[in-house]
Amino acid sequence: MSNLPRKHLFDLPDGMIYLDGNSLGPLPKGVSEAVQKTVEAEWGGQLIGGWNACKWMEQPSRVGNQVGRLIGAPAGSVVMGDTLSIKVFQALAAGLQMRPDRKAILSDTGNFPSDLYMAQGLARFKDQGIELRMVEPEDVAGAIGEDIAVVMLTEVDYRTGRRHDMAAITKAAQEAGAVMVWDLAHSAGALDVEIEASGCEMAVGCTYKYLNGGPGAPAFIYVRPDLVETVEPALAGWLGHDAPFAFDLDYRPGAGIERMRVGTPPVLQLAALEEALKVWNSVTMKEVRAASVHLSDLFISEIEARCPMMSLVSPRDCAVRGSQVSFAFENGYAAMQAVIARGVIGDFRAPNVMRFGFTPLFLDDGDIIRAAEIIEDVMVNKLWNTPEYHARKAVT
Ligand SMILES: Cc1ncc(COP(=O)(O)O)c(C=O)c1O
Ligand SMILES: Nc1c(O)cccc1C(=O)C[C@H](N)C(=O)O
Repeated sequence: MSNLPRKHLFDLPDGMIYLDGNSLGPLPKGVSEAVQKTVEAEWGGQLIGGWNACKWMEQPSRVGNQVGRLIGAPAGSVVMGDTLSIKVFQALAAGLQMRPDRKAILSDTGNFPSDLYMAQGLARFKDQGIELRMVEPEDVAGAIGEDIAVVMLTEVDYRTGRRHDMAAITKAAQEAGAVMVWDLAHSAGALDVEIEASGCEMAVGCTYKYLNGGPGAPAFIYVRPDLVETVEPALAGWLGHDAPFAFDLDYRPGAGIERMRVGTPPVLQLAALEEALKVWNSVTMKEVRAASVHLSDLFISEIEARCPMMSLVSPRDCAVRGSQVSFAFENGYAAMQAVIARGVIGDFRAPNVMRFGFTPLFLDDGDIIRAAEIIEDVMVNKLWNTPEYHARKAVT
């Protein structure tokens, strides 16, 4: 039994077992009040003066340092802003610029579609011969040829939970002369990431999942400190300029990681995130990871013992698994709706994947056993087999 849970730090609806923190983290206590203060005292009270009096302009790097601490990045190497898709674009563009003699981006078929779409968008842009090459996740290391400019991977597969070997792939990429970009969307706040130690050139990630920043919370970007001064940002926004309020007609990149900023920071979202990050104050990522492995292993053994009709899609070996567990079931969509209706919140990913996320700050063994009992009831008694559970919702 893990002694990690800090349920008292979250506002979770009574009776709900929330196994979807890998998609949208729950509301940490204190966030509503912090946002209300930012709205009323700062925005309402200071109006335009808030940019100086409340240090809104410094939020992206201040919060970036707090996120950086959780992914093993040194102070001054992470900045917040925009959506993750935008940060992927920025990192890809910077990576291509670092290898001007190469044209190919390598990724895998398990990557989240938006990351692949960003690469495809870049490849279409002005017909410069840029190409996105996709291989199966297992084949990435062998596919890093000498023509690859950038290897861009999401460490943990959003659908299967399969985890890439960050150290080995980064090494292979760099030995082949490619730039390595990691997407940590399903890692930050879940795994004990050591991004600086990995040596990768860049990393990006979101904060609405395991970091509990709330819907629409901004993304982050890390650039290796020894390289950042060489980056000429493709998204050359005014707040990444060296002197935004000089209003120069020509772009001049800002100092260090500041250049990866684009436009106005999302002040209210950053206020929510900054408060939400306080839940990490008294834990280490190693403790979180150990508890996540324990909860995930427990869930796998409970489900396999109770529900033979569900087959494990995620790796059984925790060393190559993130913080989610996925099972395939032919009627997975309807089954997940029936499970959700009984208070266990997971989600579904086409074509047949029932996905469950393990977020040890607010889950314990009792939650896992109770969730398994409810899932067993739904599966064994085919409680999913009604028209209402087959009707598709618009999103998630
Ligand atoms: C790996 C990964 N990349 C990109 C995205 C898209 O991020 P955003 O909607 O913040 O641009 C997500 C999740 O939505 C994701 O899981
Ligand atoms: N970003 C999301 C959203 O705006 C709406 C619904 C879901 C999401 C997600 O983050 C999905 C998530 N990346 C996934 O792994 O499926």
